[in-house]
Amino acid sequence: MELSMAVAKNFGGAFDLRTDFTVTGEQVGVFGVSGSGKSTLVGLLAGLIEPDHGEIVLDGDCLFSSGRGINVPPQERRVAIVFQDSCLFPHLSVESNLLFGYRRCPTRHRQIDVKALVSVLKLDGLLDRGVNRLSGGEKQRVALGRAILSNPRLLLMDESLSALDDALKLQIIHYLKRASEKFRIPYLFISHSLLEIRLLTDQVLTMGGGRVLGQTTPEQLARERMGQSQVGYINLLQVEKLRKMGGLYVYRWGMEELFVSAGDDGPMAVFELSSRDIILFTRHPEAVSARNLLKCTVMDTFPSGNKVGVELRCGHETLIAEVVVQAADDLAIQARHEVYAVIKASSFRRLS
Ligand SMILES: Nc1ncnc2c1ncn2[C@@H]1O[C@H](COP(=O)(O)OP(=O)(O)OP(=O)(O)O)[C@@H](O)[C@H]1O
Repeated sequence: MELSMAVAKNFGGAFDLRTDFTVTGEQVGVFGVSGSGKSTLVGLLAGLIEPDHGEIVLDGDCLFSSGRGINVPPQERRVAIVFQDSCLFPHLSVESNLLFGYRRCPTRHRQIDVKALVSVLKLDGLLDRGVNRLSGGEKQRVALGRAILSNPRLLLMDESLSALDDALKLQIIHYLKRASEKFRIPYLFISHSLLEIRLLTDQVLTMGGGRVLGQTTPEQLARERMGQSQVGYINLLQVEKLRKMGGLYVYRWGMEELFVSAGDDGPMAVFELSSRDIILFTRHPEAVSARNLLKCTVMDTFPSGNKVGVELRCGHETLIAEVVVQAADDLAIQARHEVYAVIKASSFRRLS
């Protein structure tokens, strides 16, 4: 997907949006605080809001051009939106909701195999059920399926996960990624949650005050914001359960074994670990109560507010820790040095 938007929209002096960007990618995020103009951007792209002037070009097709007098109607743009409150048709079954967009889609565009999509979204057993009898996560999966079956060339996800709890969020994220990859539908994922942006996108447009302020990677964005954040940098660790030992759970994380107190019986999990919960030693510490002692190599250090961020490599995995400037100086923490990272079993927070 290649999207260029050079447009202006002024809401009677109340809010002024101006963008001039081109982004290329399949999983693109739009990140910004509330009121920064994200939904307005979505509305402009979908054709629900008309720009005052400018041009919108998607994959070489001009959707809007004030200069050339082009304004493609929303239903012809082939851009589908999934909102937070997905507004399914309450009187229709799951199947009828799913097929709504499909039936309205011209036959030449019906390229998605309905059965395959139903299977990817795990909706097989629910097709006859009324949508009022679905859980929040199931409803979101139906909304996603309905949008995908309209065979869009671009899917817009506007804060569509923000009402879900962490476990449900991860479930939808998994389905969205699988469906997007299997059916080759790129998405623009709009969110004020850095976690969602990190889990779902590989590049991100940052918005503030009605402007696109920059284009970066989610990883870079997380590092840049780490200094201002109350919780530091949140490492996301995908792990596989090995066994239970005493009151602790043992997980495989890359080549390491991690001891975690907040485990469960599921085979896979994602844990959050704050950069502030990692203590660094330059020599092997003896007699430590913390359950995790990882030998790591320092890959990089970078300024983070009044602290120093430390990028560590543990086997093939990366961890970000942070230390105060004085500690970094005293310990002479620098690239290529070996250090030991010590982490308490109780420092991991389970996301799923
Ligand atoms: N039709 C409108 N008329 C006047 N002002 C509007 C209109 N639509 C949006 N705005 C204003 O534009 C600004 C940006 O709104 P927008 O919904 O795009 O922000 P957002 O980044 O999506 O916020 P959120 O994350 O809270 O949804 C807000 O100040 C909003 O009040």
